[in-house]
Amino acid sequence: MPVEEFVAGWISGALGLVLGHPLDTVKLLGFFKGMSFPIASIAMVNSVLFGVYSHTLLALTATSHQERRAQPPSFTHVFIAGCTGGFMQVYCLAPFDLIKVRLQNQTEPRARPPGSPPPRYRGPVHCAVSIFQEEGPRGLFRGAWALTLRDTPTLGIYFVTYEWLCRQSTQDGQNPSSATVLVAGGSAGIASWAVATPLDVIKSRLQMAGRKPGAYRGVLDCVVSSARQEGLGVFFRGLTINSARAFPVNAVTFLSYEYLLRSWG
Ligand SMILES: C[N+](C)(C)CCCC[C@H](N)C(=O)O
Repeated sequence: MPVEEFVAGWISGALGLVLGHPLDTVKLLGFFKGMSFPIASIAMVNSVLFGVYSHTLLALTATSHQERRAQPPSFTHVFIAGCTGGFMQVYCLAPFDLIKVRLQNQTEPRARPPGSPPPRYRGPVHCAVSIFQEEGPRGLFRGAWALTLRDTPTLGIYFVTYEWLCRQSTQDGQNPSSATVLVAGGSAGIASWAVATPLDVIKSRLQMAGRKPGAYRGVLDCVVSSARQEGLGVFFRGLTINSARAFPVNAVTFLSYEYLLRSWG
């Protein structure tokens, strides 16, 4: 089984993440909190995403990454492969994402008044251990179903947008230019985040609700009670910041992914 796609996905995920981290945390007021932890975790998740995507296309179309410019797969195949990659990365992403959301939501002021209680979680490992002890092993997968609903179709959209934009401005059989890859990758990130944002809001609420048992009965209950209490606008919370972050992160992710695979032949 070729492994280059997994390795390229790992490195490109890490590069995209370094760029996007400040924007990812600004929406949750936790500037630069937990920078080292997401590098390893999200890079691994990106490796699963790109690796599974490429191998699903190999299974569907019998073409390797190098052959796909000359024999481009159909958009249906690209969509199915993207959804498969999205589905598979969820089970790797779920615990990391939960820890990230819990840590970022610890918005204690930088200079806490003396005598105030210490932050709930001291860091990613302490957070994981505490969730395991207090909420059980399944607690680490809280919000995973909402994450599956968020990521499976939207990562299909992600790869279809990328491929479609690349093909629009590239001659048949040629590799897209760096500028094309940057614009197509950035736009793919925005398109997929725009569609993913409503379920992203729900997912984060379910992940935070783990500490208040019984807050929501499930995804649907969370959708209904959030809409009732706060109106439909709640589903677009974070849309602007998600999109602003998505462009540079995914432009760099796709550019480095393409560059690495090309340079390895
Ligand atoms: C599917 N969803 C939109 C949630 C993410 C798609 C882009 C993935 C990328 N690693 C990023 O963090 O932007």
